[in-house]
Parts: sequence; structure tokens; C-alpha cells
Amino acid sequence: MALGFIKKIFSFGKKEVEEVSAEEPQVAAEAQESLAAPADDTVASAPSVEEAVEEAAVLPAEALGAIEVESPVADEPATKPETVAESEPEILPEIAPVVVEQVEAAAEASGRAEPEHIPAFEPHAVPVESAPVPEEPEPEPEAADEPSGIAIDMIPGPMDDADIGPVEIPAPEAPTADIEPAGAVDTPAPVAKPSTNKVTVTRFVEDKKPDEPLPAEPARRLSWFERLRKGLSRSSQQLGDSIGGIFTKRKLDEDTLQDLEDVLIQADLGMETAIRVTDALSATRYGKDISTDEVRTIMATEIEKVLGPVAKPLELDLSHKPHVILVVGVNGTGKTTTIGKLAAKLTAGGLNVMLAAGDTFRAAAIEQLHIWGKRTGAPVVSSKLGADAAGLAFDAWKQAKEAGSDVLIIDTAGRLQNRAELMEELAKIVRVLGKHDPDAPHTVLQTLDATTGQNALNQVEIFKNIAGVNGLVMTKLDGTARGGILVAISAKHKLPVYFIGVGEQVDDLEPFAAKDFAKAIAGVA
Ligand SMILES: Nc1nc2c(ncn2[C@@H]2O[C@H](COP(=O)(O)OP(=O)(O)OP(=O)(O)O)[C@@H](O)[C@H]2O)c(=O)[nH]1
Repeated sequence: MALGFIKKIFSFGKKEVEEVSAEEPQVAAEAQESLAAPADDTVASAPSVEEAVEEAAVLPAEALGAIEVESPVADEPATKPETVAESEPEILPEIAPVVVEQVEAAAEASGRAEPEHIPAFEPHAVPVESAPVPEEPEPEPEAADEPSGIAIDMIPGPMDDADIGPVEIPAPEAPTADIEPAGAVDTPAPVAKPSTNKVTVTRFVEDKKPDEPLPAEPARRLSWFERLRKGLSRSSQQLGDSIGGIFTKRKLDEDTLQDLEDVLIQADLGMETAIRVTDALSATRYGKDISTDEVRTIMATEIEKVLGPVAKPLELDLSHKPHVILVVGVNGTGKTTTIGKLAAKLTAGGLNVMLAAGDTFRAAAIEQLHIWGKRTGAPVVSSKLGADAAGLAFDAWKQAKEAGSDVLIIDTAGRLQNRAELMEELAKIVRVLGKHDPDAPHTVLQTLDATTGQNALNQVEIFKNIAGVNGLVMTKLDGTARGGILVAISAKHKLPVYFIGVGEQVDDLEPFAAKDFAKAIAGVA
């Protein structure tokens, strides 16, 4: 049963951002600088793991402060002024109900009539206290040892349609700003929850139906396929041109097969899939004339065989409260944007979602997550710039538990896979979460930028080993000529691919469909 519900926007007060003292940002700035190191940085040039862990461990003690709860914020512009006067939570008398696009879609999918109006309700202040984070048994000091300054931005409901657009990420800034908590917690409009502990997340959150295929949505599906084809047109066009060049007036022989194999490898599909395709061709058509259309069709069939086993819906086990999703990946691969899109799906499906701004290196990243929280109605737990990410994750779990959240999604700072000290920080986040719940994080999602090409193979290898990645999201498939890399990654790593990102908008996250993708990349109608 698809679930979709209406959320409302309430305006309460302003979030305040204040200047940070001179010493703290300097440490954070160093950390930030290390993150911004060029891609060709080697491990040898980086500080040792021990040094880095020591350094990281100092951060939270300096950076964390008293824990407070941020008041709900009024409709703010996407780019917020540095300082906004704090005010008592302001209660607007009544705001017309706002229906977000995907909520409409969810309601439509579930056959629900669209409610005409949802009555406003009044916000109330709920102080939230931070939890002290226990020490880790290892010699490395945990940020959790220190009291931490956590702000929770409780967002009452989705913004209206006019506010939904690409997130503008402010230019990197000196770490002088701090997210200042304020005062009240607003409870989002109540929404019905899934009735079982297992749900699948596709376009919507649904009760898991083990033996049934996901409900078909013919009209929407067609437009989705067209969009996918458009997004992958550069990849398929390049491939099609090359194939056309090989098979014009030539019979299928050893040379043509070798040429085709080279073309498929150049298109990032990977050796394994290239051999699959040429084997399939030679098995049935060797020595015969063959058209490019036939080659494309066989190619699509073979690619689908590779992708089929990894195209799985994201499953959330709601017997874990919260089900923790940790989102990891290299800088700029789309972690925060994917979190926003995913949170929109989950909240529209009636789940209580909390977000944690674990990218404590960039003020802009924290701000970006707050914007997504506001759009989706998900409260955001954040801390001071430069705070220890593991400590924040630990506290966020506790906040989510206390709030009864179904799902906690934790953002992390982007990091290159060859930066050993940063990868160790990621491992620490995983370990710390395990203290609350041995199975947490339950889902470790890695975002991959489709424009990256071959390097993505190596990224998956290392993140999988260090952070236990158990699912992938490939972003930026709109407009890249390198979409074939997803096939190579699937063949090599065999990790589930839950979603693909085809744009910056909130609904540009689509469940991964093997057949559609295979046809789109092979250029088959
Ligand atoms: N075209 C397109 N752009 C995307 C997609 N997903 C994310 N982006 C854009 O990619 C840029 C980086 O996205 P972020 O979500 O900030 O990436 P991140 O991994 O959180 O970045 P760091 O925190 O710096 O590591 C932003 O401009 C996004 O709007 C997508 O599917 N398609």
C-alpha cells in the first residue's frame, strides 16, 4: 500500500547563526583544508592515521558547547543571512495547506482523496538535552567524551512548491559561522505509518510485499524512461556511433568482435560485460551479416543480465528505531542532495525522519542539510563547525531514539578514498553507532558521481572495506557520457543499486530499474 500524506508549513521563529571564536575555526579550517586537497593527493603526503585521529579528537572538545534545541524557523530564503535576530516562537494564525508534488503523487498512487484542508496546530517548546557520549575503549579519544553542542532544527512541514528547486550551495567559507540553536520543537503533522516492520522505498515508502512485484505506474513510467533515455543519450549516442562504424557492411568475424569489445570497454562498461556481449553475439551470429540494431538489442539483453541482480528496492527494517542510514562518498558526489531527496520520499510515505549534519567540516554543508530538512519536514541535528563527526552521530542517534524517529539519515563529509586519516574517521563513526545498536548503521549508502568514470570502481572498493557500504546510489546520470560505469561497478562489486540521481530537483531520485537502464544505454527503443 503506497502511503502519502499532506504536510503543512508553519512559521515559528528565526534560526540564529553566530560568529565563532577565533581559535576554534582555525582548527576547523585546517581540517577543511585537508578535505579540499587535490584529487592526486597521496596517502604518503597525508598525516599519519594516528596524528590525524589525535587531531580530530581535539576538535570536538573545543568546538562543542551546550546542547540546545533550535526553534522552528519561519520561511527563510535559501541563502540565509549570517545573523538573524532571535525571537520568541511566533505562531502564525493559520496558513493555507501546502501540498508538495510528491505528496500528491503518493496520494494518487495510494488512491487517497486529496484532503482539502489540514487545520493548523500550535507549536510548543520542547527542550532537548544532549546525551554525554561514552568513551570508546580504544586509546583514541572520542569526541563523545566531551559534552557536545547539538542543535536540532525541528521543521514543521515541507515548503511550498515555489521553494523547491536546486539547492544552492554557498561558496566555501571560512569557518566562522556556527549553527546557533534556538528554542522550540514542532511536531510535524501526523501521518500514518506503514503497518509492518519491513518497508521498501521506491518512489514511495511501502509495506514490503515479498512475492509481489512493485505496483506498476504506466503513465509515470513512460515519462521516466524518456527522461532516463535523455539523460543517458550522450552515453548511448557515443556507443551507437562507434558500433555503427564497426558493423557497416561487415560480417561478424574475429576482427569485428575485437573492435566491438574495445568499444564497449572504452564506454566504461567493463571487460566482463564486453566479453558477455561479444560471446552472445558470436554464439548466434558468427559469420553472418548483422545490423547495428541487432547488436544493440543483444547488448541491452546482456547488460540487463548484469544489472538485474543489483537493481533492488531499498528496504528499511523498522524494527530498528531508528533505522540508521549512513551516507558516504567522495566530495561532491551528491550525498547531501541524495539525503534530501530520500528524506522527501520517506516523509511523504509517513515515516518520521531525522537528519544529522555529520559533515562538520563545511558550514555550507550544514546549511544545505538544514534547507533540505525544511523542505521535507525532517528535523536536523547539527553541531558546531569542526566538531567531531562521530560524536555528532552518536548524539543524533540518541535524539532520534528519544524523538521516536523511524529513520535517522546521517550525512558525512566528502573524502577521497586515498586519504587514510579521513577514511579512519569514517570507520570511527560506524564503530560509535554500533555502541547504541550493534546492527547500526543498518544501511550504508555510497553515492557515486556518474561523471567520474573508472575511478568510481576504486571508490567503491575502499569505502566498502572501511565503512561497510551495502548499497549504492549513482548520481548525475543526467547528461553524462560515462553512464556505462554503473554496469562495470555492478559486475564487479555486486552491491545493490537502490537509486539513480537524474537531476538536482527533489524528485530526481529514481529507483534503479535494470531493464530501463540497459535499454537506455544501449539505445534500444
Ligand atoms: N545534475 C545533477 N546534479 C546533482 C545530482 N545530485 C547532486 N547534484 C549536484 O551536485 C552538487 C554536489 O552535490 P552535494 O549533494 O552537495 O554533494 P556532497 O557529496 O554532499 O558534497 P560534499 O559535502 O562536498 O562532499 C550539487 O550542485 C548538487 O546539486 C544529480 O543527480 N544530477
